[in-house]
Amino acid sequence: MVDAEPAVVPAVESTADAIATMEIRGAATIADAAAAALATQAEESRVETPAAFRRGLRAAARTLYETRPTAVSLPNALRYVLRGADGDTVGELRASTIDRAESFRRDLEHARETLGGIGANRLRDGDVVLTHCHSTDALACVEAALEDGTALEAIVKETRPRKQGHITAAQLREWGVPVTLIVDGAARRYLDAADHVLVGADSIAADGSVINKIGTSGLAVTARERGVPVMVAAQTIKLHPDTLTGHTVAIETRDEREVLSDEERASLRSSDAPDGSAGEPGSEGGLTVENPAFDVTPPRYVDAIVTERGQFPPESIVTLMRELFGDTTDEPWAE
Ligand SMILES: O=C(COP(=O)(O)O)[C@H](O)[C@H](O)COP(=O)(O)O
Repeated sequence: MVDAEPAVVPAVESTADAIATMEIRGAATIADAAAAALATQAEESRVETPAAFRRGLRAAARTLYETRPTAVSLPNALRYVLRGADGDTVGELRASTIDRAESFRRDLEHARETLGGIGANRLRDGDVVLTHCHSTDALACVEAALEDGTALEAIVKETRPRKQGHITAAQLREWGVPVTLIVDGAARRYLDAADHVLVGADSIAADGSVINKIGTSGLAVTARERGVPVMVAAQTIKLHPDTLTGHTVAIETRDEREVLSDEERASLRSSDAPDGSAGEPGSEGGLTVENPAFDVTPPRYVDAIVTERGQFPPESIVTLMRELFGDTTDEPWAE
């Protein structure tokens, strides 16, 4: 008997929605949620044949894969879990998939802690870190330093348009770190007061380029000009294996309403219209809004990439990438 096209279970659809709408966000958190969703797919799938089970798992992975394009931790997580789905019966496949997802999630947690300890070694008592966006890997370094008794202060960029800097500020304050919150445009002025720029990454390319929240590259260039070292905290699931063979990393473009709300746009229309009337949608002459969510920082502006395997100058990250991922980057979720 051939099963009908296997359904993606509702929990996978809702995780995918939550990632796409950024209720679940940040590269490591996205990877963790995707692995958990695949485990749920395995648990709740009611198909009766191994082939249908595998098709369902691939469909679930595709649904998750299509949510956001830039954080490579997502495909890396999906690939890792799918490769571990093993067995000749639905029961065996179910158990191995769940095991694999759980071990991925445990490793992720463990890697963050290890990375934090390594990153903490770069931070000295009384140092001021300047942050951009919200990164659990970057914060792990601060947390580990605080646990060692290192006193730190932070200058936190709010990070337009979605202001994830506020999440960073809240976390740091909860840990008792004094925080100065600044608008993005104030970064250069405050770099003189900073000892480190500390950011995370969504992807690291084979040449050591760092892909992270839009604004990271400008910050890194300015930090170099001011002589402030740039430290990137990124677990190895942020290494982008496709870049070993020359692929570039897709930069997500988000809804322009994150930059200019419908209300703001409507007010532009009415003020543009000669008779003061509301004007037609799309009639805001000469205005284009663009909203790229990430940018690429060239390796020459990065001082260290801190991973759970140690800290590396960006140019040498390719060796680690080869060791961990090899040259093969299949897409096991493809039909
Ligand atoms: O750019 C962002 C988040 O962007 P968004 O809010 O658009 O997802 C973070 O710096 C990285 O994802 C690393 O985060 P982590 O260290 O937690 O993986």
